[in-house]
Amino acid sequence: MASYDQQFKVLEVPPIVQEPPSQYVLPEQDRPAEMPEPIPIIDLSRLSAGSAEELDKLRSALEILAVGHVHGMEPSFLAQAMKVTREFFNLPLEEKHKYSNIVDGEKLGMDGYGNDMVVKENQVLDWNDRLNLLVEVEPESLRTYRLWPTQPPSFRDILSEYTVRCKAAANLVFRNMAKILNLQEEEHLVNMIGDNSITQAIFNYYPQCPKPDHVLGLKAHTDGSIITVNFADAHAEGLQLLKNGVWYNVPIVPNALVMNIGDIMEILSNGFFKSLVHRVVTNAEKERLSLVLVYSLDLETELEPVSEMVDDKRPARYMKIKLNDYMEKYHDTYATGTLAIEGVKI
Ligand SMILES: O=C(O)CCC(=O)C(=O)O
Ligand SMILES: [Fe+2]
Repeated sequence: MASYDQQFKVLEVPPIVQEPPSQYVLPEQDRPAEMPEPIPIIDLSRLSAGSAEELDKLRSALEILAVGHVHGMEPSFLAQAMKVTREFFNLPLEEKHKYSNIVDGEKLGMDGYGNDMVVKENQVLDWNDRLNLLVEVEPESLRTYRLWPTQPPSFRDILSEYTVRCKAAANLVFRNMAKILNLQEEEHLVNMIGDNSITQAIFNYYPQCPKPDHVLGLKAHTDGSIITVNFADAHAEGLQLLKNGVWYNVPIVPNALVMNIGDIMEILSNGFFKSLVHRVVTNAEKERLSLVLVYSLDLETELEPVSEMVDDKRPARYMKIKLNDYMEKYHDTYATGTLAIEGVKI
């Protein structure tokens, strides 16, 4: 597997922020509004049984959807996954630092605990703590188990199990998306996610913030994924999406997973599906936890719209680029708060 972690040079080791940076205040027009229409909630068991109604809902969900009744993701299992997430972040800092994402004291690896890359001296940092782990890379030995927490003791097993169960749900959605795109092969997207494709688990912790108007939990971004599956703690809202220039709160649907479209899917579908611009706001009273799985492809993939999505009437709207090169741009733009996908639009 090609590695782009060599490019993760940092100017300084990002500190775990204690005080919100003062240079950033959410502008008035940036405050969230009520969503004009709720995000579609899809019953995955009915979709799997071939329900036309659920497929229609998926068709209408161009950027984001919530999925409930996910086989294997029963409330008790989801609660276990959230429990180990919380227990990890509750560990003393010295313990968490054993899994640090800093490699050789000077660059950030893809895996591990810590903050994101800092590329500018005056960069506004996010009010969150992260643990990133590659969960699916073949051969499995490429998993960096050294950085997989052993505390709490069930952490590894639950993450492995969560990954397997979530993949089944993601594949079901990929098959139905292929149907919606009228791709000849229903397995087209599933097959693209071959042996060397990467899936990253991101554990996010957003502590309570004394000045929620002054700092974001996570700055506005799109995900560099095909889709992202987000499971958030039921008690703390905070995820927001941008639609037609307006920010909206994404409501928490208990025991459901939120799936959002990422850049890769927007490109593959030649713009039919839209990569969701989203961010997380902080909260003075409540902390937020989320467990996110980011589905990607082999970094050697030449990323471009699927040929069936391109014709004379709909020429390719994105230029061809190797995924590895795209991710390099993605990480640079992410850190500075701009969007990589804008740079590959024709
Ligand atoms: O915490 C969340 O719900 C969102 C996390 C997110 O957008 C990400 O990790 O890319
Ligand atoms: Fe995201």
